Formats: sequence, C-alpha cells, structure tokens
Amino acid sequence: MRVPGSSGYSQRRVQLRGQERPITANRQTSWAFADAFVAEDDALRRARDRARESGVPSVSPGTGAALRLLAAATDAKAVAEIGTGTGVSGIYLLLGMRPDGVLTTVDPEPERQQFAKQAFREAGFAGNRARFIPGRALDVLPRLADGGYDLVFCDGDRLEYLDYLAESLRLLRPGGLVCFEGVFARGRTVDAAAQPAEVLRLRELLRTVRESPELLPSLLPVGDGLLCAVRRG
Ligand SMILES: C[S@@+](CC[C@H](N)C(=O)[O-])C[C@H]1O[C@@H](n2cnc3c(N)ncnc32)[C@H](O)[C@@H]1O
Repeated sequence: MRVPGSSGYSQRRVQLRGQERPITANRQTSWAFADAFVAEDDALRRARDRARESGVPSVSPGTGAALRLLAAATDAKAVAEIGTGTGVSGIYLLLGMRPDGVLTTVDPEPERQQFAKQAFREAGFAGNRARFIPGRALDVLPRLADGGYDLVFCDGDRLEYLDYLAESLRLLRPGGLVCFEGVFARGRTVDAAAQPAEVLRLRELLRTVRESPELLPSLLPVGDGLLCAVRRG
C-alpha cells in the first residue's frame, strides 16, 4: 500500500494551485462512509444489478444522493441527462425533482433505455415523468430548448464533456446547475504519470469550469468525483 507522504506518493501527484493535501486513511474511510450513507431500495438495487450484468457503470449511492439533493434544492422541473445507462442516476434525479417534473434522458443504446424505463416504472414513476431520446448527445442536445432546463447531468462520453458544457450553458436557465460525473477518473486526474486523452480532457474541463466567469463551481468528492456549477443569473 502506498503511504501518503512517502516520496513515491508525492512524486506521482499533480499540484493543483498548491491546494491539495495528502489523503489520509481517515479521510478515505470518511469518504467511504459518506458514499454508503444513503440506503437504496429494491428498485435501485435492481437497476444496479442490471447495470452490472450489462457491464455499464452507474453512479455510486453517494453521487445519487447528491444528485437527488441538487434536484430538490433547485426545485427542478426540467432535467436533462446525458447517459441514461440502466437508470440508476435517473431514479435519484426523479426522486429530487418536483412531482410534475420531467427528466429528458439521452443515450445511443436503446436496450439500456429499455432497462431504465423498467427501472423508473419499478420505482413508482408514471410514464410521463421521463422522456427517452435515443441518440448521441451532440446530435440530440442542439434540438433541446434554450434556457429550458433547471439541471443538466452529464455522464456520457468523457471526451465530449467540454462540448456538453457548451450545450449546457445554452440549455440552462439562469441559476440552473450543470453536473459532470467521474471527473476523478479513478485517481488519474491528479496523477502526474502519462494519462490518456480522456483524462487530459477532464483536466481541461476542470480548468474551464473553475475559470469561467459564467459559473460558480464546486467539486464534490462523492463517488468518482462530481463537478457541479451554477450558471450565474
Ligand atoms: C456511465 S453510463 C451512465 C450511467 C447512468 N448515468 C447511471 O448512473 O445509471 C454511460 C452511458 O453513456 C452512454 N453514452 C456513451 N456515449 C454517449 C454519447 N455520445 N451520448 C450520450 N450517451 C452516451 C452509454 O451508452 C452509457 O449508457
């Protein structure tokens, strides 16, 4: 096990503005506790099982709970999701949204969207609470209404995240929220070793969001890292 503070550990870490501190075992334990803090019901467990069987990653319980909280805090009536998967994140978003809210969810894999449809039904949501659009995000998002969304959740192709950001700024109402799942890239985002294009793009996204005068960002350390930002009014 790598020990925080040992030379191997510190050499491999990227300093972002000198603000990082070593991750201690206690902090990792606390993060694990936070991520498992919210209990999941049968509908979520079944959606997760289908994801595992299909080899599709899904958001962690901690990330799901954060999405539910953010949807509730923004009193979200219209949410756009990129990357339906088998519906785990969708259930959390619907749980936080207004009872008359509609989730618009995009994924190029129709079979996954069928699983998600089943998951939403098992979770007790009426069919009119979700709009499933099959297709790739960058083909579909330009057809969605300007300023028509309270929250955009991005969990599709990491290489396209910067494009999703540009689309989200157009889709969000002032005060709306954009969230990006997986920005830690399982620790590779802050690892100084050579990284694939996907990780380089995630770093670019983090810099862009942090420096945008249009956005108020926060990087939540839940799951694999949830980057969130409010579009200023
Ligand atoms: C990590 S999974 C989403 C998991 C889901 N959000 C959940 O937590 O249950 C990523 C999904 O993005 C979809 N995807 C891949 N490329 C995409 C694209 N260009 N546009 C939209 N979705 C895409 C994949 O088919 C996959 O279902």
